[in-house]
Amino acid sequence: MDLKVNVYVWGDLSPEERRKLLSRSEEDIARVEEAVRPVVEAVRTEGDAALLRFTRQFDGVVLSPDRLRVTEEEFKAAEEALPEEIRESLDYVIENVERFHRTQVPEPSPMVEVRPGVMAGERATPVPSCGLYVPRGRGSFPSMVYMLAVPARLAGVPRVVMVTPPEKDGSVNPACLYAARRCGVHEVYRVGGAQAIAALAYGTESIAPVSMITGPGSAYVTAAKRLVAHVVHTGLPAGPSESVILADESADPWKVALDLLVEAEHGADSAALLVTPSRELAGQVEAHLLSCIPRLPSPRREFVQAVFSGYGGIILVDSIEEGAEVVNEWAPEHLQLRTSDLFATLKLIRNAGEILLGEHLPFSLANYATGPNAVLPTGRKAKVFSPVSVRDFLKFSSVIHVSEEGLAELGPHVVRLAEYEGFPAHAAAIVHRDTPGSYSPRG
Ligand SMILES: NC(=O)c1ccc[n+]([C@@H]2O[C@H](COP(=O)([O-])OP(=O)(O)OC[C@H]3O[C@@H](n4cnc5c(N)ncnc54)[C@H](O)[C@@H]3O)[C@@H](O)[C@H]2O)c1
Ligand SMILES: N[C@H](CO)Cc1c[nH]c[nH+]1
Ligand SMILES: [Zn+2]
Repeated sequence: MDLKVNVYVWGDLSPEERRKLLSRSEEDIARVEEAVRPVVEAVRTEGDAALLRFTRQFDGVVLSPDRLRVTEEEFKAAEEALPEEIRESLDYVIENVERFHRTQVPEPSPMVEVRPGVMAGERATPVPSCGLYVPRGRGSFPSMVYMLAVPARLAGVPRVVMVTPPEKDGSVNPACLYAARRCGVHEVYRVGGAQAIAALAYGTESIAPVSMITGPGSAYVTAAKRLVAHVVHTGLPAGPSESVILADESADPWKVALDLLVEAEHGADSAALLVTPSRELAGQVEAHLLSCIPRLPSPRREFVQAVFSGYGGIILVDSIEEGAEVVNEWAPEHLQLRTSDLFATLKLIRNAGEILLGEHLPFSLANYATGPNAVLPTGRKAKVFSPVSVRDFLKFSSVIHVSEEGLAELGPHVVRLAEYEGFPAHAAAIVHRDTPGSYSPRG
């Protein structure tokens, strides 16, 4: 594979070249959709038998139905096996994530008087159940366990289920089990990929279906979530990781290069871009990248190499303002600003999952430890979706009380509008309210 860093001049790109740059791994996801459709369908119709068959096929692990769910003994063994320092660091970062997410728990909404006698408010209640997808393929992700479980628990979801692919020996990653238990998740199944998403959506003999699924994953997982979205709420699209750094000549090229490598190492389908008006910075960052990439161990080296000659690279723009417009169109999952006036640049940004300010904040810090959620929308969906939060696990019911006075106040307007819309029964429910037996709706 070529060791190269793509360099584009935004102003010189054709509409087709821009479209390709903007779409990044979307095309991979669309392609695998057809491959995972039969997997989803088989789990829907055959249940556990298909789930076990695909776990053998894609994860190379042979399981029996009674081995799907993680047992109490396994939780205990995982905790004992996990090095003390890892437990300590997990406890520390989980507390940060709890501190931040606690601020998202909504206060009870007060009833407001909309008109005399008409009181209205909102009541938040948790979703009945949720399935958390924790990836395990090109890395293990205990960090994703707490990023998903902390907000689910703070929202008060009664049934929280976690699914994650098994290790080659059939066990579940011990740090994931430790984090799950630490965050109050006890129902864990060792299944992953499209088959796990289908099991959560349709249910199998061993796994009861859930009302919503959330969590990041590979193209297979993202495609499967699309296929079951008519059955179960699938939350934000959190596919292959992607990052952009918007920088001017004040940025330190070494730190920019280090930070570009962060999200690029997730996989060949990731994207990492520097957007800058500075030719000098671009050249220096390119040189640092070319010297660092060969020094990464395999398979990260191959992933990063594929990213910088694939969906990633450097985009040269005329100004920070033009760069901000490119960022807003690209709508990155992770964005870093590295300009001389961070807060002025911040004002230009509208679409990004997270916006990291300044040179002391590599993407990795926010991936694990700053408090805000690291499960973020990808594939340009930061235009319309937000990071995972407590709000994802809640829904709001309107609560309304109307007195006799309120009915008299609103009634005439509603009768007029209902008759205008052609709904006589709607109008009659008001007009004939106090005259039992009389019913002569006007058509
Ligand atoms: N957007 C976010 O917030 C966010 C957060 C963390 C991670 N991520 C991304 O999540 C992804 C995690 O991917 P991963 O691969 O490590 O784990 P994964 O669990 O998503 O995928 C691995 C599973 O895919 C299935 N699979 C593998 N090959 C298959 C095939 N040929 N056909 C059908 N199914 C197959 C297997 O069942 C396997 O268990 C990465 O792309 C990472 O960048 C995103
Ligand atoms: N970068 C990922 C979100 O795109 C989060 C993560 C966890 N561990 C490493 N990275
Ligand atoms: Zn990451």
